[in-house]
Amino acid sequence: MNASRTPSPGTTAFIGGGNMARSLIGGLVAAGTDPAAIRVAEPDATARESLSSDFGVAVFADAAAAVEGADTWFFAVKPQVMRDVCAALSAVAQAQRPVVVSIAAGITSTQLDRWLGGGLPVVRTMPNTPALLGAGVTGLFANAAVDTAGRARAEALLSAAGETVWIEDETRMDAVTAVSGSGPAYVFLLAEAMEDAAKAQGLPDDAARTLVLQTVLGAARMLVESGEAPAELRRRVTSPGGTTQAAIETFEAGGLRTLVGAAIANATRRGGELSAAND
Ligand SMILES: NC(=O)C1=CN([C@@H]2O[C@H](COP(=O)(O)OP(=O)(O)OC[C@H]3O[C@@H](n4cnc5c(N)ncnc54)[C@H](OP(=O)(O)O)[C@@H]3O)[C@@H](O)[C@H]2O)C=CC1
Ligand SMILES: O=C(O)[C@@H]1CCC=N1
Repeated sequence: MNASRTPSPGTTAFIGGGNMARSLIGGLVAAGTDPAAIRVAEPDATARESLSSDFGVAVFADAAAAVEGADTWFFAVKPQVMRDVCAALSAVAQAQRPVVVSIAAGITSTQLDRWLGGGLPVVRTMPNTPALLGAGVTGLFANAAVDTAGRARAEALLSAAGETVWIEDETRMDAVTAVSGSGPAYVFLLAEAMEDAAKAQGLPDDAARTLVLQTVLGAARMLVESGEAPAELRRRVTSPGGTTQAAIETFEAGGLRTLVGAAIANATRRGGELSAAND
């Protein structure tokens, strides 16, 4: 445990130091946040050691020790353990009145507030793994107890991971999770399928990998940098009667749009189930 620093206002305690917390902490420190203002509770000793040595943050095995004096509590544990983790901290939460931020899929601001004893400002957020590169996007919802300073605090924490989008209706946070939280995996799945197809067409493994990766990167950059709609960019690749048209017709005939819609609807539904199952 590294408890040598004295917490002060502006200190954030991360509860859970796993994959997402690590990405977000790395982004914050890279963006100039003083590591002394970050405290992390993480049960795994190896993960604690690497957070401490890589980023210089204070690490703790015990969440109650990590939150001491921190005015923002950032919950980055799995939805399945959130209730117990919050319950163990509720007395301190009521005494300390932190701004609560969560990245857990499905878990609602009402549940977090209830488990922490009630009456707290809670910002429910949904980042994604490109946060690791500062290229993520996060949807944020603030409950009625969050003031302007609390919103700014949450936004500052998440903006180190990339773009931020405020969502006014919390019932839409499961859709945010389904679109952008899980979304990187859909792009990775497409890349996997394209790489397999490239090899099936006789391309060597390394050529298949490079062709797919650079195609995904180039297409993503065009989407972001050109200012054009996806449909227009697609139209420009698709010569009438050409190769792209043959592929697109195959995707459409196979019901790609319906399949994507069903996948995102299922992910959205699962968010609601995570909330109910862990209440
Ligand atoms: N992965 C993703 O793409 C995204 C994930 N999320 C959300 O982020 C959250 C974390 O996910 P992710 O980082 O992938 O998961 P991880 O399992 O990598 O991280 C969670 C960490 O919390 C630790 N932990 C468990 N119990 C406690 C406790 N009582 N006190 C402190 N730490 C504890 C776990 O330790 P141990 O393993 O030893 O139990 C683990 O290291 C989830 O709620 C998920 O829904 C949100 C957006 C995207
Ligand atoms: O799959 C999950 O449940 C988490 C939330 C979004 C991305 N990963």
